[in-house]
Amino acid sequence: MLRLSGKSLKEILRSSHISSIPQSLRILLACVSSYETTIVEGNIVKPCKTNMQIRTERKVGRTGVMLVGLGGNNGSTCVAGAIANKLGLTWETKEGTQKANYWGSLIMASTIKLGNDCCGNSVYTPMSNMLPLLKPEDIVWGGWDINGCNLGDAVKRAKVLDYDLQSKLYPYMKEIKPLPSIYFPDFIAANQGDRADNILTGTKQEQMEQIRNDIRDFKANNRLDKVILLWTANTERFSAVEEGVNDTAENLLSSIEMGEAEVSASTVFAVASILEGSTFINGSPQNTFVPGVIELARQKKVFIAGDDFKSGQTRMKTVMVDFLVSAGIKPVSIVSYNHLGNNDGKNLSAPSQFRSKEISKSNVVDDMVASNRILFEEDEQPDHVVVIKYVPCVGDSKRALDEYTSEIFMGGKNTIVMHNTCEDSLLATPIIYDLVILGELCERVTVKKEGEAEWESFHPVLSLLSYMLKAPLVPHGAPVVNALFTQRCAIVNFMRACLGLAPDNHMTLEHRFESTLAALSATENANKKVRLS
Ligand SMILES: NC(=O)c1ccc[n+]([C@@H]2O[C@H](COP(=O)([O-])OP(=O)(O)OC[C@H]3O[C@@H](n4cnc5c(N)ncnc54)[C@H](O)[C@@H]3O)[C@@H](O)[C@H]2O)c1
Ligand SMILES: O=P([O-])([O-])O[C@@H]1[C@@H](O)[C@H](O)[C@@H](O)[C@H](O)[C@@H]1O
Repeated sequence: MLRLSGKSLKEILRSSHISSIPQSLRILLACVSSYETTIVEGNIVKPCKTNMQIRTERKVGRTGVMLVGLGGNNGSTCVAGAIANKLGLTWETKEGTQKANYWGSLIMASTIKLGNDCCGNSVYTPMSNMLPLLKPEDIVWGGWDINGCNLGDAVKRAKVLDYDLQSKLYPYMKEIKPLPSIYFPDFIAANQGDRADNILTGTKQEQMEQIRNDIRDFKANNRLDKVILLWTANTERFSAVEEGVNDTAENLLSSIEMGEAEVSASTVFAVASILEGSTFINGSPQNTFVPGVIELARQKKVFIAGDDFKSGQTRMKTVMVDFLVSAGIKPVSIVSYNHLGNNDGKNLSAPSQFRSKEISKSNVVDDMVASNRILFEEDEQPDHVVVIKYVPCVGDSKRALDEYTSEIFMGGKNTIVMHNTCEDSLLATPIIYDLVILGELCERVTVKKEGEAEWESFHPVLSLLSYMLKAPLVPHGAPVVNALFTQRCAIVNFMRACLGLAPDNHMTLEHRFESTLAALSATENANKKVRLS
């Protein structure tokens, strides 16, 4: 049990309340004594300290998640994983008995260093232990699909999970059926047409209203406090951003009402979600968040986040290039090839849909390259090629081959070649859990800067979720960060701040001076004497 300042987290939760907040909403108040950054103006470097408070509502509430693409490989695996963990299922495989787990989830399966014990040893706690957080097994799952296959059969069709597990899950999943969905064939590959047997009809406006009704019904029928929508449907082609069509919230709403062709299904879902006050997360690479959606989210103060789950090949890239550049090694060529055989790969075999993915996979090194002008001139980029091929035989088991060629000391060259078998849905599903868990937490956090009267929520463009995404959407004017461990540190230090703990700066000065090490060993010896006595 986590204890802070001698009190357990539970004791703090019990005791912490503020008179102006109803008792039922007792909150965990953590005073972040200061938020410190550094301002650089020309050759002047100035420390900048902002005193603020962070307030976290402790009540998680009953939460529903509605997946668009519920019957897909990711969608069906997502629900299957939550049920398997809820039931504590085990199943037989050729390697022996396997037990349900959340491995691959940053929040459910990684830890945070809290600090050191009195002898200087590092103390870690599960990230899920830091704050009151949603658990996947407590989520009410639902959603839509243009294909009407029930989830028990969808899991079989996906061929992602072991047979024995599929069989054990079938009774629990065969009754879950996707709601009919919006189908605009022009936005996804023509080869998806044979799946479309569960689709809405009517005008775009009527279909959006139906989605809004679905959200309201789902919330009421399941007695939910909140609903989050997440797009894990097929990759769409990019929408053209056109003045008067989707450049403002007003024009976009009008375009939907008029049945404007250039408004995609994912954008209609995003608008419906925002109008219902539900966070919307885009797990695919298309530009769902046209300017009109972003403006609407800001007007309604509803979170949006995207784009494109960062699951395997690209996640590794944001580690490799960060390592190379921050080590002073200059990557000059990055060649990313992969082939996969699932329905996603089938959809991506069409040029327009591949182009969406190529864009999201190609821009992930920009921040790291721009961070080092010793290695790279202002307009200099490494060669970067992305190739995706559809090979039905490999199914969901995507085979990624990457080659990183770098310039090293005194004109030398270094080449790193990597083969990475990414079980796409088994890597993406934990990321979907993380996206909804962190998105739900952010709905309960507000901050108040010193001297300001109002508590403020995060900006509606929820960039804190970038760790899970290839092409992070950020508020206008904010920098895009792709480097994986930088993104992780942001989440870790945000959680620490919610508990009033200073950011982890990794300096560990307590281990770098004779005086501090002497003090630690004195404490350790004293403790040994106590244990021996
Ligand atoms: N590792 C990964 O799996 C990974 C990583 C990053 C991004 N993605 C993206 O996630 C998405 C889903 O991947 P997947 O492997 O589950 O694909 P999938 O093809 O198995 O599932 C997509 C599902 O969406 C449904 N669908 C298509 N259009 C729809 C609409 N308008 N409304 C509702 N449902 C619709 C399809 O019928 C299908 O069941 C894809 O866009 C993919 O590019 C996947
Ligand atoms: O593994 P990753 O690069 O993060 O992401 C994957 C791509 O490599 C793959 O080409 C694509 O088919 C998947 O949908 C997913 O986008």
